[in-house]
Order: sequence, then C-alpha cells, then structure tokens
Amino acid sequence: MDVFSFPALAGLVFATASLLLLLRSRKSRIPRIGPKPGFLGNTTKSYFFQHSQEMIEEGYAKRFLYKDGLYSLWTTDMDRVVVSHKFMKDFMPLPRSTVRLTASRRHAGPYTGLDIAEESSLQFEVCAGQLSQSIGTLARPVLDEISYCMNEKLRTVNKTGDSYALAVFPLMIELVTSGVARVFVGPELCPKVTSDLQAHYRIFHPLVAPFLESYRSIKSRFSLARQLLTPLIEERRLSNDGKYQDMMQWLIDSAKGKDAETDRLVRRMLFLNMAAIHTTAEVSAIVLMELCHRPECIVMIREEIREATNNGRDISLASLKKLKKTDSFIRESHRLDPLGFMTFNRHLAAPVKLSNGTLLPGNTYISMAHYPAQRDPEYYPDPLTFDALRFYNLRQKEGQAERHQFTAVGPDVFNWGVGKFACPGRFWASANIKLILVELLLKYDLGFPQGETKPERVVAGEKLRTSFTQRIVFKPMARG
Ligand code: HEM
Repeated sequence: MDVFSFPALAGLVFATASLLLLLRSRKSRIPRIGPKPGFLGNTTKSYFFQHSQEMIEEGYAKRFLYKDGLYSLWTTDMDRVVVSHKFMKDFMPLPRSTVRLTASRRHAGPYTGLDIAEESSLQFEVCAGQLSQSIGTLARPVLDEISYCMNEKLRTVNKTGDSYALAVFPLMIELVTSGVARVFVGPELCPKVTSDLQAHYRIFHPLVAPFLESYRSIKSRFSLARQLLTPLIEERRLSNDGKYQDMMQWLIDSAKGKDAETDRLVRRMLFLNMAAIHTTAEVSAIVLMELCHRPECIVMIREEIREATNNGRDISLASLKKLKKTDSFIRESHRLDPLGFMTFNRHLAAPVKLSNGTLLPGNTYISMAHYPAQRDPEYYPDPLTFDALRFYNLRQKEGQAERHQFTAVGPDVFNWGVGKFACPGRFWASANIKLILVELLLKYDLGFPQGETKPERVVAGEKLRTSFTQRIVFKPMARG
C-alpha cells in the first residue's frame, strides 16, 4: 500500500521526469543539421528529401567539430542521430534486440508486411548460413535461368540492325528475379507503397493507404502469394527428404515457434525477395552502365571471365573466386555509386553509451553516413577517380589476397552495413552479379545507344535513384 502513497508517487513522477529531461538534454546536446522535427513528421516534399546530399556532406565535413561525428538529422521518415564510423565498435557487443532493424518505420512495415523482419533473425540466419554455403551448387542452375530469361526477353524485342536496345534496370530486375527467387510478389511494389505513403504525413497513413493503387495491388499480391505458397509449404513439410535446396526450404527447416507459422513464412519470403532483388538488380544495372562508359574495361573483364570459367563451361565457386578484376570493378563502382547515402539504419531499443561518453537514449534512430566516408582521401587515394583495378591491386600485396573483396566489411568499409549486423546476403549478391556478367559479356557486345551516356543518379532523400529507362544496346557476338 505504501508504494502508492502520495509522497512516494510524487517522488516517482519527479524521478521519472528528471530522468527523461536528462536523457532529452543529453540528446539535444547533439548538434543538428537542417530543420528541427515538426509535430506531424516529414514527407517526400521536405527539405531533407531535396537536400539530403548536401546536408550529409556538411555533417561529414564538420565531424571533428560535431561531438566526434554525431549530429541529428530530420529525415523523410524519422529524426535520426547520424553516428560516425568511429563509434561502430561501440555497437558491436550489443545484441540485435537492442540494435534493431527499422523495416516497420523505413519501409512502411504495417502496410508492406516488411515488419516481419523485426520479429526474429530468421532471415539473417538463413542468408548467412544455408544460402551462402550453397553458392557453389546454385551457380550453374542460376546461370542457366539467367540465360533462358535473357533469350526469352530478346524474343520479345524488336531488333534494330544486328542489336537489341533494352532498358537496363528493368532487365536486371527480370534477370535477378529469374535466377534467385522464383518470386511470387513483384519486388518493385514494396518500395512503391513506401514512397507513395511518404508523400503524406505519417499520422495520415492509415487513412491514405486504402486509397493507394500500390497498396491495393500489394494486398492482392499478398493473397496471391499466400494462395501459391501455402500448399507448397504444406507439401514440403510432409516430404522433407532433402530434395529441395532453396530459400523456402531453408526457412521451413530453420523456423521455430511462431516463425514456423505458414503466414509468417510467406511474409518472411516476401521480405527476402525485397531485400535481395531490388538491391542486386540496381547494383548490376549500375555496374553495366559503368562498363558501357568504359569499353576498355569490358574487354579486360570479358577476358578474365573467359579464362576463369573456361569460356563459360566451368561455373563453380572456384571459378567465380578467380574473377578478381571483375570483383574489383564491381566494388569500385559500388564505392562511388552506392544505393544511398546512409547505412546501418537502426533503432536503439535501449540506451547506448558511446565511447566518447555520449548517451544515446532508448528509442533513438541511428544511421551511419557511408557515402562521404567512401569518397574521403583519408581512406581512398585520389578518391573521385574511378580506378577499376584499385582493389585488385591492393589484393596483389603480400598477405592481402583475401582482403579488399566486394563482400568485405571492416573498420572503414560500410557498403554492406556494419560488422555482425552487415548484409548476410552479400556473398550471394556478389555471385549473382558475376553470373549476370558471365552471361552478358560472353555473349554480347554492350554499349549505350548512339549519342547517349551514363545517366546522372537522382537524389531522393536518403536514396540515390538509378535511371529506370536508360537503355543499353546488346549485340550478339559470334561464339568462339
Ligand atoms: C548488391 C546487393 C545488396 C546490397 C547493396 C545489400 C545491402 C544491405 C545492407 C546495407 C544491409 C544492412 C542494413 C542495416 O544495417 O540497416 C542489408 C541487410 C540485409 N540484406 Fe542485403 N544487400 C544486397 C543483397 C542482398 C541479398 C541478395 C540478400 C538475400 C538473398 C540480402 C539479404 C539481406 C537481409 C536478410 C538483410 C537484413 C539483415 C538483418 O536481419 O539484420 N541482401 N543489405
């Protein structure tokens, strides 16, 4: 009874209020770039959406002034603390339950179903485990799928002279999809729902969503996915005789408790499609455009592929590993042209004390601005020059052969996120991009249509968008 007495209650309220004020004042001591958060939140019409690049570059330039590289930024979907890479080590000992994914917030989770990723780490475990261990087995069948898909595609396109002109990004979506996932839900839909919703303030999302074409479409695709996948899941559960080696089977095998419910498996599969397809397709499209921009590199990489794969006949983990110049080219392209400005987009479920003494309160959203760091001469000599063999040459040094690969993560490499929280699908993504290059470079000459060149990428909030319409000309080569 005592604990509910008035003085005790007043004391408790006072203590809680003081603690909250203390936490707030500590957080508010973090400097800010750009406007303060407004009451309603933010949309794609915001200052940030148009000026993200300059704001992030300003934050990076001031990193020595700003509390060792900490600043607040009001982004399209939330207010965040941008944390310099030197603090990444402070997060490494923390569990995933403290440093959480942000799918519900950043990818409109309740409307896209992507919040499933925050329920458990199943998607992480399956990608880091079974998928990464199966690259050798998957490589040949996936290349065959890519090849089939490309041939079918060309049958539907009019030839101009002896070549075909195709929009590269949609083509990459088709090739990646055909190879990886036997997809049931178009990967383009989740980002579409998110961006349609981001045009409105968050509090209006429940009202706006039912009227969005993209949301109605995703809902009907969800039910289609359920209809298609449910019998498959039931059947696989009954006959678990090891004959299937794919994501669906790995999810079924690894899921425990609630994760094993059919509906959750379907949603997890959709999250994986989203995480895998759009990203890999976009990076592949950027790499292909970079190659068209540098025809001398096409010759060099084609030569390497011919040699390493015995002209496409030996497709294995070992032959893919030999593609060191190709790997270096992909990594250099991704260093200068990443998919966005920030990575390690996480939500802190509990307070985290950084090594400089700053306390980030629980419920803080954080990010790491890797874009400016990857163009910093401190880490990359002559950083703005595209050096196709930058990483290949580094690997030639004594004891460095296994380092500097496209899939590397490390104290100053953040393309894939950070340390133990980094993308678990990166080994597959790297193999997939190389398989696409094997198919295209061994069979076609590539280039931009006459008079066209590599398009500029467009800043869209925290993302850098690639052209959806830029075409590449494919000219079939005589097979040698
Ligand atoms: C070039 C293509 C790709 C890029 C650039 C990329 C990038 C990333 C990044 C930066 C993260 C970390 C996000 C964060 O910490 O906030 C991430 C997470 C993730 N990626 Fe990838 N990714 C790619 C391809 C793939 C593929 C092919 C798969 C699966 C087959 C995949 C599965 C995942 C999953 C499951 C997560 C969430 C990890 C978790 O649960 O913590 N990704 N990806």
